[in-house]
Amino acid sequence: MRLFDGDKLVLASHNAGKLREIGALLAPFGVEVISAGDLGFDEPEETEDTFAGNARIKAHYAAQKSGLPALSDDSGIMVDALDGAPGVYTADWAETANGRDFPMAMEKVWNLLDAKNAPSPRVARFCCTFCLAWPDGHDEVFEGTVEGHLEWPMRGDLGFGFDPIFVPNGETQTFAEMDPSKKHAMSHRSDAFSKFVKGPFSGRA
Ligand SMILES: O=P(O)(O)OP(=O)(O)OP(=O)(O)OC[C@H]1O[C@@H](n2cnc3c(O)ncnc32)[C@H](O)[C@@H]1O
Ligand SMILES: [Mg+2]
Repeated sequence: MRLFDGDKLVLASHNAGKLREIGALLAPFGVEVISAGDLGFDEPEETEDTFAGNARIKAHYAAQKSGLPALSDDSGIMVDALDGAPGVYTADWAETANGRDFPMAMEKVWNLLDAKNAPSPRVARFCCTFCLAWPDGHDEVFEGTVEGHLEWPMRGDLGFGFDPIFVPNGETQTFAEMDPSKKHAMSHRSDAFSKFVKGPFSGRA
Protein backbone atom coordinates (compact mmCIF):
# COMPACT_ATOMS: atom_id res chain seq x y z
CA MET A 1 0.00 0.00 0.00
CA ARG A 2 1.28 3.44 -0.86
CA LEU A 3 1.15 5.80 2.07
CA PHE A 4 0.85 8.97 0.06
CA ASP A 5 -1.11 9.43 -3.11
CA GLY A 6 1.55 10.31 -5.67
CA ASP A 7 4.15 10.20 -2.89
CA LYS A 8 3.84 13.95 -2.52
CA LEU A 9 4.30 15.59 0.86
CA VAL A 10 3.82 19.23 1.83
CA LEU A 11 6.42 20.60 4.24
CA ALA A 12 4.36 22.90 6.45
CA SER A 13 7.18 25.27 7.42
CA HIS A 14 8.33 28.71 6.28
CA ASN A 15 11.77 28.36 7.88
CA ALA A 16 14.47 27.93 5.21
CA GLY A 17 16.85 26.18 7.64
CA LYS A 18 14.24 23.60 8.60
CA LEU A 19 13.23 23.06 4.97
CA ARG A 20 16.86 22.40 4.07
CA GLU A 21 17.34 19.95 6.93
CA ILE A 22 14.03 18.08 6.54
CA GLY A 23 14.55 17.96 2.76
CA ALA A 24 17.94 16.30 3.32
CA LEU A 25 16.46 13.82 5.81
CA LEU A 26 13.65 12.93 3.37
CA ALA A 27 15.90 12.74 0.30
CA PRO A 28 16.57 8.95 0.49
CA PHE A 29 12.84 8.15 0.59
CA GLY A 30 11.90 9.19 -2.94
CA VAL A 31 9.05 11.43 -1.78
CA GLU A 32 8.23 14.53 -3.77
CA VAL A 33 8.39 17.43 -1.36
CA ILE A 34 6.78 20.83 -1.78
CA SER A 35 6.85 23.60 0.81
CA ALA A 36 3.88 25.56 2.13
CA GLY A 37 5.62 28.72 0.91
CA ASP A 38 5.95 27.33 -2.63
CA LEU A 39 2.20 26.71 -2.58
CA GLY A 40 1.62 30.32 -1.54
CA PHE A 41 0.20 29.41 1.87
CA ASP A 42 0.44 31.94 4.66
CA GLU A 43 1.57 30.99 8.19
CA PRO A 44 -1.18 30.03 10.62
CA GLU A 45 -0.97 31.60 14.07
CA GLU A 46 0.81 29.35 16.56
CA THR A 47 -1.57 29.80 19.49
CA GLU A 48 -0.81 26.66 21.53
CA ASP A 49 1.67 26.48 24.42
CA THR A 50 3.14 23.09 23.48
CA PHE A 51 5.35 22.00 20.58
CA ALA A 52 2.82 19.30 19.67
CA GLY A 53 -0.08 21.76 19.76
CA ASN A 54 1.62 24.19 17.38
CA ALA A 55 2.92 21.39 15.15
CA ARG A 56 -0.68 20.17 14.80
CA ILE A 57 -1.94 23.66 13.87
CA LYS A 58 0.68 24.01 11.10
CA ALA A 59 0.31 20.50 9.66
CA HIS A 60 -3.51 20.48 9.61
CA TYR A 61 -3.64 23.94 8.06
CA ALA A 62 -1.40 22.85 5.16
CA ALA A 63 -3.12 19.47 4.75
CA GLN A 64 -6.56 21.09 4.54
CA LYS A 65 -5.45 23.76 2.08
CA SER A 66 -3.47 21.42 -0.17
CA GLY A 67 -5.49 18.20 0.01
CA LEU A 68 -2.15 16.43 0.55
CA PRO A 69 -0.43 14.96 3.60
CA ALA A 70 1.56 17.66 5.35
CA LEU A 71 4.53 17.47 7.70
CA SER A 72 5.22 20.29 10.16
CA ASP A 73 8.06 20.91 12.61
CA ASP A 74 7.64 22.86 15.82
CA SER A 75 10.86 23.26 17.70
CA GLY A 76 12.88 25.37 20.08
CA ILE A 77 15.54 25.48 22.73
CA MET A 78 14.88 24.86 26.44
CA VAL A 79 17.39 26.18 28.97
CA ASP A 80 17.36 24.51 32.38
CA ALA A 81 18.40 27.58 34.40
CA LEU A 82 15.60 29.56 32.71
CA ASP A 83 12.98 26.97 33.68
CA GLY A 84 12.76 25.71 30.10
CA ALA A 85 12.53 29.13 28.40
CA PRO A 86 12.46 30.19 25.63
CA GLY A 87 11.05 26.76 24.66
CA VAL A 88 7.88 26.98 22.59
CA TYR A 89 8.49 30.75 22.34
CA THR A 90 12.00 30.53 20.84
CA ALA A 91 11.02 32.24 17.57
CA ASP A 92 9.02 34.89 19.48
CA TRP A 93 12.10 35.88 21.50
CA ALA A 94 13.78 36.83 18.22
CA GLU A 95 10.93 38.99 16.88
CA THR A 96 11.65 42.69 16.32
CA ALA A 97 9.85 45.41 14.37
CA ASN A 98 12.19 44.58 11.46
CA GLY A 99 11.83 40.80 11.52
CA ARG A 100 13.64 38.10 13.49
CA ASP A 101 17.00 38.84 15.08
CA PHE A 102 18.53 35.64 16.45
CA PRO A 103 21.86 37.14 17.60
CA MET A 104 19.79 39.53 19.74
CA ALA A 105 17.71 36.64 21.12
CA MET A 106 20.82 34.58 21.93
CA GLU A 107 22.38 37.55 23.71
CA LYS A 108 19.16 37.98 25.70
CA VAL A 109 19.32 34.34 26.81
CA TRP A 110 22.99 34.65 27.76
CA ASN A 111 22.41 37.91 29.67
CA LEU A 112 19.55 36.34 31.62
CA LEU A 113 21.83 33.45 32.58
CA ASP A 114 24.53 35.89 33.70
CA ALA A 115 21.98 37.89 35.69
CA LYS A 116 21.04 34.68 37.51
CA ASN A 117 24.68 33.67 38.01
CA ALA A 118 23.72 30.38 36.41
CA PRO A 119 26.56 27.88 36.90
CA SER A 120 28.40 26.20 34.03
CA PRO A 121 27.68 24.13 32.11
CA ARG A 122 24.54 25.99 31.17
CA VAL A 123 22.49 22.95 30.31
CA ALA A 124 20.02 23.18 27.43
CA ARG A 125 18.26 20.96 24.96
CA PHE A 126 16.77 21.44 21.52
CA CYS A 127 13.32 19.90 21.06
CA CYS A 128 11.60 19.09 17.80
CA THR A 129 8.06 17.83 17.27
CA PHE A 130 6.92 16.68 13.85
CA CYS A 131 3.24 16.37 13.02
CA LEU A 132 2.14 14.49 9.93
CA ALA A 133 -1.46 15.40 9.14
CA TRP A 134 -3.68 13.96 6.42
CA PRO A 135 -6.47 15.81 4.58
CA ASP A 136 -9.03 13.50 6.29
CA GLY A 137 -8.08 15.12 9.62
CA HIS A 138 -6.04 12.43 11.32
CA ASP A 139 -2.45 12.95 12.38
CA GLU A 140 0.62 11.43 13.99
CA VAL A 141 3.15 13.20 16.21
CA PHE A 142 6.87 12.37 16.66
CA GLU A 143 9.14 14.05 19.21
CA GLY A 144 12.92 14.37 19.35
CA THR A 145 15.52 16.05 21.57
CA VAL A 146 19.26 16.63 21.77
CA GLU A 147 20.96 17.42 25.08
CA GLY A 148 23.81 19.89 25.41
CA HIS A 149 24.85 23.22 26.86
CA LEU A 150 25.22 26.85 25.80
CA GLU A 151 28.54 28.65 25.20
CA TRP A 152 29.36 32.30 24.61
CA PRO A 153 30.32 34.03 22.33
CA MET A 154 28.46 32.73 19.29
CA ARG A 155 30.54 30.55 16.99
CA GLY A 156 29.98 29.38 13.42
CA ASP A 157 27.87 30.49 10.50
CA LEU A 158 26.29 27.22 9.39
CA GLY A 159 22.85 26.11 10.53
CA PHE A 160 20.27 28.64 11.72
CA GLY A 161 18.48 30.07 14.74
CA PHE A 162 20.19 29.26 18.07
CA ASP A 163 22.84 26.95 16.53
CA PRO A 164 25.82 29.33 17.19
CA ILE A 165 25.60 28.92 21.00
CA PHE A 166 24.52 25.27 21.35
CA VAL A 167 27.13 22.55 21.92
CA PRO A 168 25.68 19.01 22.02
CA ASN A 169 26.93 16.61 24.68
CA GLY A 170 30.24 14.95 23.80
CA GLU A 171 31.16 17.63 21.22
CA THR A 172 33.26 20.80 21.28
CA GLN A 173 31.80 22.49 18.20
CA THR A 174 28.55 24.43 18.19
CA PHE A 175 25.84 23.22 15.79
CA ALA A 176 26.69 26.26 13.64
CA GLU A 177 30.32 25.09 13.28
CA MET A 178 29.42 21.53 12.31
CA ASP A 179 29.13 20.15 8.84
CA PRO A 180 25.36 19.79 8.23
CA SER A 181 25.74 16.00 7.93
CA LYS A 182 27.21 15.92 11.45
CA LYS A 183 24.31 17.96 12.84
CA HIS A 184 21.90 15.60 11.03
CA ALA A 185 23.45 12.61 12.77
CA MET A 186 22.63 13.87 16.26
CA SER A 187 20.04 16.67 16.14
CA HIS A 188 16.61 16.87 17.74
CA ARG A 189 15.25 16.96 14.19
CA SER A 190 16.95 13.70 13.20
CA ASP A 191 15.80 12.12 16.50
CA ALA A 192 12.17 13.02 15.66
CA PHE A 193 12.76 11.95 12.06
CA SER A 194 14.00 8.51 13.10
CA LYS A 195 10.66 7.94 14.88
CA PHE A 196 8.78 9.23 11.83
CA VAL A 197 10.72 6.78 9.65
CA LYS A 198 9.79 3.88 11.94
CA GLY A 199 6.15 4.94 11.57
CA PRO A 200 4.70 6.01 8.22
CA PHE A 201 7.92 5.50 6.29
CA SER A 202 8.68 2.07 7.70
CA GLY A 203 10.48 -0.14 5.17
CA ARG A 204 10.74 2.51 2.47
CA ALA A 205 14.36 3.66 2.60
O1 LIG B 1 6.92 27.65 12.19
P1 LIG B 1 7.80 27.42 11.00
O2 LIG B 1 7.29 28.05 9.73
O3 LIG B 1 8.14 25.97 10.81
O4 LIG B 1 9.22 28.13 11.27
P2 LIG B 1 9.68 28.87 12.62
O5 LIG B 1 11.05 29.38 12.40
O6 LIG B 1 8.63 29.88 13.02
O7 LIG B 1 9.75 27.69 13.65
P3 LIG B 1 9.09 27.52 15.09
O8 LIG B 1 7.81 28.25 15.18
O9 LIG B 1 9.08 26.04 15.35
O10 LIG B 1 10.13 28.24 16.03
C1 LIG B 1 11.25 27.51 16.49
C2 LIG B 1 12.50 28.35 16.51
O11 LIG B 1 13.47 27.57 17.25
C3 LIG B 1 14.73 27.64 16.64
N1 LIG B 1 15.23 26.32 16.24
C4 LIG B 1 14.51 25.21 15.98
N2 LIG B 1 15.31 24.21 15.53
C5 LIG B 1 16.54 24.73 15.51
C6 LIG B 1 17.79 24.22 15.11
O12 LIG B 1 17.92 23.00 14.61
N3 LIG B 1 18.84 25.00 15.22
C7 LIG B 1 18.73 26.25 15.70
N4 LIG B 1 17.60 26.83 16.07
C8 LIG B 1 16.50 26.07 15.97
C9 LIG B 1 14.60 28.43 15.37
O13 LIG B 1 15.20 29.65 15.56
C10 LIG B 1 13.10 28.55 15.14
O14 LIG B 1 12.77 29.80 14.60
MG1 LIG C 1 6.74 29.30 13.60
